[in-house]
This record gives sequence, C-alpha cells and structure tokens, in this order.
Amino acid sequence: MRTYAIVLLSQTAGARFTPIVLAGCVSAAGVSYMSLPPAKAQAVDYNAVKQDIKALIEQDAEQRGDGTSLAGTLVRLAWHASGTYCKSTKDGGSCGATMRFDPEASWGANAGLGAARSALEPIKAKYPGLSYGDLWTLAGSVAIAEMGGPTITWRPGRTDSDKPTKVPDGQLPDADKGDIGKTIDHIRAIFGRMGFSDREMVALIGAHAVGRCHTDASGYWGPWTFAETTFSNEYFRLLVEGGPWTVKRTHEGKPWTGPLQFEDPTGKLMMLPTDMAMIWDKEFRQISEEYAKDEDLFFKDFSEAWKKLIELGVTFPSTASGLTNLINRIRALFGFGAK
Ligand code: HEM
Repeated sequence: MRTYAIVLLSQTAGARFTPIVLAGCVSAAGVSYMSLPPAKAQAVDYNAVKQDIKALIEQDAEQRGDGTSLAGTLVRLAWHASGTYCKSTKDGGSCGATMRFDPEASWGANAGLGAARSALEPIKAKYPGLSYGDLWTLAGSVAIAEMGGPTITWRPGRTDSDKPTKVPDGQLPDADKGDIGKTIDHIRAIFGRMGFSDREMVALIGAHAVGRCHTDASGYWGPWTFAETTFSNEYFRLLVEGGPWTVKRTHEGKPWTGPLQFEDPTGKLMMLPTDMAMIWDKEFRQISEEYAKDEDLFFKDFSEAWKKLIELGVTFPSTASGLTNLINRIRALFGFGAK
C-alpha cells in the first residue's frame, strides 16, 4: 500500500518555533510539518492552499467533462518553472517565478502554460503571503498526488522576482533534434545541465504517464497512456512491452501535418522522439525496463527526483538552531512536537 500524502514543511511567520501551532496543523491536516524560521511577514496556511488546489483540479475536471484534466498541465508548469536551472551558473529554477514575465512566458517551450498560471491566480490572490514559485511547485506536487502518484515532500521558501529571467531561451528540452543520436545527446545535455543522472532523467520523463500533447500548444497531439489522469508506470510498460511504435502518418482520416511523433497500433496514443529515446538508448532502456517491471521503484525514484527538480536553485531559510532542535525534540518526546 502506498502513501499519497503530501508532506508539508511549514514556515510559521511571527513566531519562530511554535509547537502548539504546529501540533494543531498536524491534527487538522493529517500531514507532517516541520518548523522553519519565518521569512515572510504574512503566514500562509499551506494546507488550506493544498485544499484549494485540489478543489480547483476537481472543479476543472467537472467543467471539462471529457476525461482530460488541468492536473497534467500543473505538473508541466512546475517542471518548466524549475527546469531552467543551470548547476554551473546557479541561474534559473523555480525561485523567482520569472515565467510570469516575457520573454519566458512566450518561449515556445512554455506554450499552453498561460492557462495553468491563470487558473491558479484566484488562489494566489487569496493568500497574500504565498509566492508564485511556492504556489506553482505545490500545485504540481498536489496534482501528482491527486492522480495517485507517489509521496512528494514539498516545502515553502521560494521568493518571487519582480524582474524577467536573465536566462536565455533554450533551457528546456526539445522533443526532437532531427536524428536519434542527437536527440539522446540533447536529453543528457539538458538534464545534465540541471544536475540530473540518467536514472533521474528517465524517472522524471516518466511523468508523461499523465496529461497529453495539444496541437495548439506544442503542435504534437495525444496522450501517452490510456489513463491520462492516473500517475503510474504505464508509460514505461507501453514503451517496453507495448507498440510497435510507428511514425504517425494520419490524423482523423487526414494526413498528419504536425511534427514527427510516434503512435501505437490503436492510433490513440503517442510518443515524442525524446520518449522513444527511453528505449532507443541502451542505458535509458535498462532503466525504463526496471520501471516497467516495478512501479514502486519508479514511484520512489520519481518522488526523489521531483523534489530535487522543484528545489533546484532554491535557498530555503535555515532550519532550527541546534538548541531549538533540542527543545523541539524534548517537546516531541512529551507529545507536543511535530514530527
Ligand atoms: C525530454 C524531456 C521532455 C520533453 C521533450 C517534453 C515535451 C513535452 C511536450 C511537447 C508536451 C506537450 C505540451 C502540450 O502540447 O501541451 C509535454 C507535456 C507534458 N510534459 Fe513533458 N517533456 C519532457 C519532460 C518532462 C518532464 C521531466 C516532466 C515532469 C517531471 C514532464 C511533464 C509533462 C506533462 C505532465 C505534460 C502534459 C501536460 C498537459 O497535459 O497539459 N515532461 N511535454
């Protein structure tokens, strides 16, 4: 049995370390909190934010009524907000939430994400102390949990920039580099720049279990799996055991004029060239096969890599001092602390 809870590490503004407040949060929310020093003037009830994100996803699904969901787009928003990071220059990442501004908002890679950002605006307005960076990454993390994904450990602390990014376009991956070898090298170059290993890249790309491609956003069409609102290892199972995956030639009875993509024998599912790289490349394939066989392993690796992704470049307020930690531990022993 898996745990689907989001673990929140909460900042309490105004009061440095307040076990009573924290204990209250624990019992009210059923999630785990840890105290961090305050960084903002206005306290945010992150559990309430989480509930609002869940409600937004549910309301949106009801309105659509076609089996598609905002949840996948929220995951993509959190990933694109974070995936600009460069481990050498330390630029980019979810801190700053610079996708609010051009040019980043208009990068081709971010097409279609404006709707997800707008959908979250009422939640941002409701919690003045909440940063966009925290909201976007929490929304992606809540969406993963809502779709049955693994436990995500999320913590607040991102501050917003009031200036556009300094980072040039081209930080996020293209789905095709024209030939197999170049596409594989491109994946390693882009994710390597962020500081990810082969295993972490494959795990993260496994998020294509959910959501879909939209012709009016990326130009590609279709979902990767038959259950696009369920976070699972189906993406890897389809890649490894499904198919055969062939070049898409037609769409709804007409010739396909979009970019190169692959389809399964039903014509209902798709893979990007970068997805096919997950079985074309020997090392990627080995990991994809492991995930196809073992969903728990995929969930474990994904949740660790996702936490790393959404924390790239983020400096969190330092945790409690040694003395405060000791006091908290003693309080915890007597049942007052938050574990
Ligand atoms: C080689 C790396 C990747 C490439 C080339 C890529 C490319 C794409 C493209 C072209 C789309 C379709 C966008 C649209 O038309 O709306 C998409 C959607 C999506 N991507 Fe990726 N992606 C990559 C990695 C990732 C990673 C690392 C994650 C998350 C950890 C992710 C999560 C998603 C999700 C959830 C969607 C569905 C969005 C929706 O339903 O609106 N992708 N991706």
